[in-house]
Amino acid sequence: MGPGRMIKLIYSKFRYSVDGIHETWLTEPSFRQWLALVLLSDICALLFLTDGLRIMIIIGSGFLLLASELINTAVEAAVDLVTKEEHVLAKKAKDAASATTLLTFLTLVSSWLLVLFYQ
Ligand SMILES: Nc1ncnc2c1ncn2[C@@H]1O[C@H](COP(=O)(O)OP(=O)(O)OP(=O)(O)O)[C@@H](O)[C@H]1O
Repeated sequence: MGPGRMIKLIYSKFRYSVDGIHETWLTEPSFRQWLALVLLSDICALLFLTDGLRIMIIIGSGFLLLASELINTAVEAAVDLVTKEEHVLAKKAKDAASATTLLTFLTLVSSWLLVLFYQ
């Protein structure tokens, strides 16, 4: 594959990703709430932490949380596309996707506890 085609491919992948974030931002209030929390967390990290590694842990945990909310949104959309009917597998898929957000939120909380209290 030539460099021109490679750049085109990277650009189109990037554009689709931006579309995904934009659409999720417009349609999912929970994504906007998590984004506000993550921005607050990142600002606090940049203002009050001095160690670069600790700042990176907090910012990385925030990205994980937002990524899991995007995955959660993707699973919800895919399940709703397949069926609007009550189904045990639909529940399983949506609950598991929702659990990723809970776990990454706990990752952010425990990262803050570790960064603040572990020397
Ligand atoms: N088709 C379905 N069959 C069975 N249970 C479902 C179905 N759709 C949703 N549920 C249940 O309802 C819950 C909420 O689903 P919903 O699609 O409303 O997500 P949501 O409220 O938008 O979630 P979030 O706040 O994570 O975005 C799911 O986690 C699941 O337990």
